[in-house]
Amino acid sequence: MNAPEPSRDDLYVDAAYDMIVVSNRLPVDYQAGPDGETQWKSSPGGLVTALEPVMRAADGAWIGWAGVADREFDPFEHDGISIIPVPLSASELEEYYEGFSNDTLWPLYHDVIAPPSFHREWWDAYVRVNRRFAEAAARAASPGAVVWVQDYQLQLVPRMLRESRPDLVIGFFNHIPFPAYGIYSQLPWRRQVIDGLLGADVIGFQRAADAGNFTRAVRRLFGYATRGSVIDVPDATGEVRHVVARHFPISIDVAGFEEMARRPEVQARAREIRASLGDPETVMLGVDRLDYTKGIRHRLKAFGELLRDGRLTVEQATLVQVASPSRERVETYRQLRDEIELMVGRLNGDHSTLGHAAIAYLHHGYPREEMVALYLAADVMLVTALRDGMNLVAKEYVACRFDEDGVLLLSEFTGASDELRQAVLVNPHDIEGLKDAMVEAASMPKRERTRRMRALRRRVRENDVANWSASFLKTLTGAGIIEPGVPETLAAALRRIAGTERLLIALDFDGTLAPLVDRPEDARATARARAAVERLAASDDTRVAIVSGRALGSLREVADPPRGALLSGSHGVELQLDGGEVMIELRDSELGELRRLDAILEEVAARADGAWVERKPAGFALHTRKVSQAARGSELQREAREQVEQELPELTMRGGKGVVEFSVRSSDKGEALTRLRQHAGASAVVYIGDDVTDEDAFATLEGDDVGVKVGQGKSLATHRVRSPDDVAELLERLAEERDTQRGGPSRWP
Ligand SMILES: O=P(O)(O)OC[C@H]1O[C@H](O[C@H]2O[C@H](CO)[C@@H](O)[C@H](O)[C@H]2O)[C@H](O)[C@@H](O)[C@@H]1O
Ligand SMILES: O=c1ccn([C@@H]2O[C@H](COP(=O)(O)OP(=O)(O)O)[C@@H](O)[C@H]2O)c(=O)[nH]1
Repeated sequence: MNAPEPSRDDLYVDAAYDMIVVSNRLPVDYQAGPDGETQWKSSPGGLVTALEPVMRAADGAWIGWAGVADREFDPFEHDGISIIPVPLSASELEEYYEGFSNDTLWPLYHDVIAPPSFHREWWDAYVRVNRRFAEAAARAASPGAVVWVQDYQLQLVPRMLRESRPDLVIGFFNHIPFPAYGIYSQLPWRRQVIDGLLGADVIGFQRAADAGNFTRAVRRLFGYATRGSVIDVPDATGEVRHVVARHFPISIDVAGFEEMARRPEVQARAREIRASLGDPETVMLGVDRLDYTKGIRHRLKAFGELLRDGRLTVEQATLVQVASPSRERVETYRQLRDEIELMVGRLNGDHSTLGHAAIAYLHHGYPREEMVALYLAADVMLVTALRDGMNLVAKEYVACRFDEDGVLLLSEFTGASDELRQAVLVNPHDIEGLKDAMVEAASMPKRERTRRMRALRRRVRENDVANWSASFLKTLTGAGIIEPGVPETLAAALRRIAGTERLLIALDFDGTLAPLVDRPEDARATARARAAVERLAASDDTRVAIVSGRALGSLREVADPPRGALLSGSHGVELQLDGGEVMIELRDSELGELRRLDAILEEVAARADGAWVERKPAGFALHTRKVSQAARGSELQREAREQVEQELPELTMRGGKGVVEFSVRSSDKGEALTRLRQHAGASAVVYIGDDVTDEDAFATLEGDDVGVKVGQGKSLATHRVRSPDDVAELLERLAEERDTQRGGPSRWP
């Protein structure tokens, strides 16, 4: 279960991540080695199982707690994922995690199977820790980044983040049920929690019923209007934000589980497990964290009665129960362990023989391979949860059974039962019904087993974890996970546009041709991008334009544009066209405004090291990218905005990545692109950009034009790539295609 030692990542920088997941748990937990050295082991639970493959594909950062109190860790890289640990003190562990999360919210949200405890100090710790997670995310997120907050431990984070970083796209996913209002309303902080969640743009739940319970609670407590899955949330100024609350059932890496199940060594291990159990006719299996929501006692009771009544014998059936350790310092969990172990001891004492144990009870956490071998060894999988957000074990069992055999017995009170309708569905509270279902499962004919398993496998394959995250992120950003390289739909669009009569390729510079850097004067296009731009500029009937927020002079210096390239600086205020430079003339009143603006921004910049003012012909920009704390940088931007709005209300304001800019003459990249299109007489345009200011340009695209957004964040562009490297590949392909399709002499005027 030990994960490889992670390597320290000295490359961590603030405001660098376009995609961030925030969850209480990280994928790895700290463990002290025998000599006190740091070791890491995989974390327990389904949240990590589901998010790990998503994060490996997403090239983002994962913010969470390393599973131990009073220890601070630097950010590091683990198995291809950037990890940013958030520390918890021993008292926070007790009050925020064991207390409010696992002894207040957990039992309340699981239909009060155990009584929830309400303590004001626990709530205070919950607020404090949520703030710490929000600050870590605000610090790591790049402008316009997507931050995806996970689960009930962090319900206040969306609102806190929205307040400190209104530029972010914020999602929230609740992995556990959301209870009916009659239960939820017991929570003394019921309004604060819902308000916290409503800071998100999209709130995801496991089941449609959970989303329904949430929207009803919003109506009851706040009276906000709701239409289907959309909630109208007014802000302080009365403006309405549309928040989406709907279900996105979580899943697993289906192909990964099946691939593991097909390995000969895993199958050999499955045979070994059966042999070690005395090769009974039927192996029944339960795999759960040792949690009162999982219905382990009900399962043991039913199995014990079947043995007692002689409907099953130990020669016929063995129950393997994995009960992996969980939340062991919470009293309810300790009691549960005692009760379960007492039951197991009694049942084994009453029914086991020397050759056959009634129950093989394993209080351990097992690695994935062993889990898969257990699934293959089990004829009947018992999932009898009294309430469970989803229950990934049920899906894993189905994914592993490529032999189309095995029976899944599944509680109606799991999220999984909404999808896995071909399982033997049970109400675990009904012990007689449960016993009948266990017997039915153990004696089900092969044809019926295969019929059901085939249908279950089809269903699980239809919605794997990639599908889950893609559909959530698509709802959140309109984009989803961006494939590396040039996605096929984009490649097809490039092939189409390459045939156009006169092609204009308009490119943003920073973050598009050139990777973002701290000092703007250090930015340079990647060598590949530079070469591809040069080739395109030399292609027949093809013009290249570079469209930037930089002043024209600065753009010329860093971009080193090829001969004949058109340029747009200062968001279109300055243009370099074929006839020469075109620049606006400022009026006296505008020059006066510029002087006042200069004074305001200089004064704000002087408040923090690393902040500085960039001067352009018709406006100035305050840069905060180098300010050591992202939150402080955002605060400076807010202060500048407020003062300028108050003193110079006529000025145009626009935000970018670590920058806020004010101009006395309004113009944007959309106007610049329209002007360039006319100037070039282009029959179609490719526009590529990464920043919010590029959205004005995307908004002017039409017909066969192609818009490509670089990175995450809301966008009007139809296509996306991940990074400047992928932009370079895109441009190379376009040049190739253009030359193939438009060989022959230039027809450009
Ligand atoms: O982090 P722990 O306190 O040790 O608990 C482990 C995780 O348990 C819960 O898992 C839930 O997420 C699964 C995936 O969505 C779902 O199938 C299951 O029904 C849920 O109970 C908890 O929600 C996570 O936050 C914990 O990390
Ligand atoms: O010994 C164990 C027990 C469980 N699991 C994994 O823990 C997850 C449990 O997720 P589930 O959704 O069933 O319940 P949760 O524990 O999250 O409530 C599944 O991926 C299991 O394969 C594991 O790796 N080893």
